[in-house]
Amino acid sequence: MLTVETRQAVHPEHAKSMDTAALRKNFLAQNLFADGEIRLIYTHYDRFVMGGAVPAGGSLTLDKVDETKTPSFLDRREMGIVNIGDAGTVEAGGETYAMNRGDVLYLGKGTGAVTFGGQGRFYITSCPAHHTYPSRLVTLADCVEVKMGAAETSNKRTIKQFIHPQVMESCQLILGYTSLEDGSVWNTVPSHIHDRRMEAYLYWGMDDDARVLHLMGQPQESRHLFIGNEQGAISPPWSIHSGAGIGEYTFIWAMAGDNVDYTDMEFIQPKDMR
Ligand SMILES: O=C(O)C(=O)C[C@H](O)C(=O)CO
Ligand SMILES: [Zn+2]
Repeated sequence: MLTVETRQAVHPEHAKSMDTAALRKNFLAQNLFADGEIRLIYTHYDRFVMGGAVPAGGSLTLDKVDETKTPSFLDRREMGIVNIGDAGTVEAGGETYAMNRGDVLYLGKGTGAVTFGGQGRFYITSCPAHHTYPSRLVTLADCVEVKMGAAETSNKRTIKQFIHPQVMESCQLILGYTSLEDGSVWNTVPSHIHDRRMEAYLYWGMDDDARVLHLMGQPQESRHLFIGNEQGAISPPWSIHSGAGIGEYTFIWAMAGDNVDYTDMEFIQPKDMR
């Protein structure tokens, strides 16, 4: 079963006036993972799509998605998949990729139908693509690790870059995940924005009762979302995206837009935030 929800783009002046329910309706991604289902959110931020596929021991195929009006979803798109569950498989383009927890699969434009199998919980990201780059399974051994932050500022963390120019080529999609050292709680501090690219976060590896206090909004008009395990935040180009965990967490970040330069960010120091 496939379900697709559309999220419209929101003007920052409109976002300022939103109450908690409206912020959650527009920017929180919930219920992406359900046994036997593929659930997608089609955003109008760079036409970025995020979602989940949980084959639960069976198999699920993603092919035609009405929203794109193309015979197959990947006809004019590329895709990044992260397995956040147990061992599973992805069959695509005549290949079968075995994916363990934490592995990332890049599928190039024109790959065709994608079939998910096994006990994986597959986080799906996708954006429009202008060129076909080769599909590639990127394991933990292949990613580039960047250490950031410090224990004194409670933000010591490792950024693992998978779909990233230092590892492989893609059109627009950049993707990886970040984990915190013991005792550090803050991600993405100091906060930043990048008007050239939208971004989506998926928080995972959390206890059921844990929450991340996710900060969003323009730097001088910050708002927050309380986010649980396997839930995401959609970050418009004008928004910061930082968070502090009440409990352990990891998060997948994925971006699409005008460039694939991970370091292209404008930082906002905490003293300048409102
Ligand atoms: O902890 C961090 O800092 C991040 O992981 C930042 C994200 O990767 C990001 O926002 C990239 O633009
Ligand atoms: Zn960012």
